[in-house]
Amino acid sequence: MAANLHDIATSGEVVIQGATIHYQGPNGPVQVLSATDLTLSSGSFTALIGPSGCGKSTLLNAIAGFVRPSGGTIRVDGRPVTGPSPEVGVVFQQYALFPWFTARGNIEFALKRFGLSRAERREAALEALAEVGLHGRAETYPGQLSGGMKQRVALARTLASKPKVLLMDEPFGALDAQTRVSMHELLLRVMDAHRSTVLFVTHDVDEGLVLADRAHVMSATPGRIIDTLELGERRNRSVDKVDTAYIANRNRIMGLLRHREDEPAAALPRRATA
Ligand SMILES: Nc1ncnc2c1ncn2[C@@H]1O[C@H](COP(=O)(O)OP(=O)(O)OP(=O)(O)O)[C@@H](O)[C@H]1O
Repeated sequence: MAANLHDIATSGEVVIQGATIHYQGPNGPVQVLSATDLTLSSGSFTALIGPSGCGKSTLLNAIAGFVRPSGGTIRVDGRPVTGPSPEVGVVFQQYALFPWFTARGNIEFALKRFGLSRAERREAALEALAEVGLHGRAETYPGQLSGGMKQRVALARTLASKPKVLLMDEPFGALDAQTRVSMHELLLRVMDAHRSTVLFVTHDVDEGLVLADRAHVMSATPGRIIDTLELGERRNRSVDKVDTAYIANRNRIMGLLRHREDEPAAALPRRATA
């Protein structure tokens, strides 16, 4: 297999400086992202939490190279993002699996662009399926898999290329509550091994608080980051194990999401660190 696909990510720093994004509206360009500065340090797990339409996906798509900022810069390991790159993997809410390929076939197909041999693609696909607990389902078609299993295949497909940066856009939004919890546990376990830099977009405050080391809260019109919470890397990550810091952080974010533009920020609850 090509060396760059074997290496455990040791970098993957994302630096965003003054990035603004406009979309074309019926009456001209509309700003959807205010000038944004954001650094995702190597191996960190960051949640982006905010209401619908505040620009979370837009920011994620810009880091992925799908959307070009109208101003500012986005760099991954010092290199400007000019388009999609194998170093940056993306997992969406929609699994986007080909129904005519097996789980293994879907991953092998995605790996074709990396110039691997057929045997290398197969080995990488089986390894990634084992990582997400689906080794025994390699020859199963998507139509025979549950929603959670399909999303595990989609995650395996992205992990198989060993991206340095993993962008996840509401990946578990379509799953039931119980499956989401097991996906959270799986993701944290897998990320411990990969050490990729993760940006996780979610509406769900609890999901962000359980998974991330750091959470950014966004507000809309135009989208901007209005608060950052340091959550601590070495805490118990489970909604079953809430502590006072968790509750304070949750109250803080819920307050911000309810916060009207004209309310003074000083009236909001104080943040807490785990
Ligand atoms: N291709 C596009 N062209 C024009 N406007 C767009 C386009 N994509 C998104 N928008 C607009 O940009 C704003 C931000 O959308 P975006 O999808 O980034 O928000 P979001 O916070 O991810 O929302 P959600 O949580 O509902 O997915 C919205 O007002 C949306 O309507």
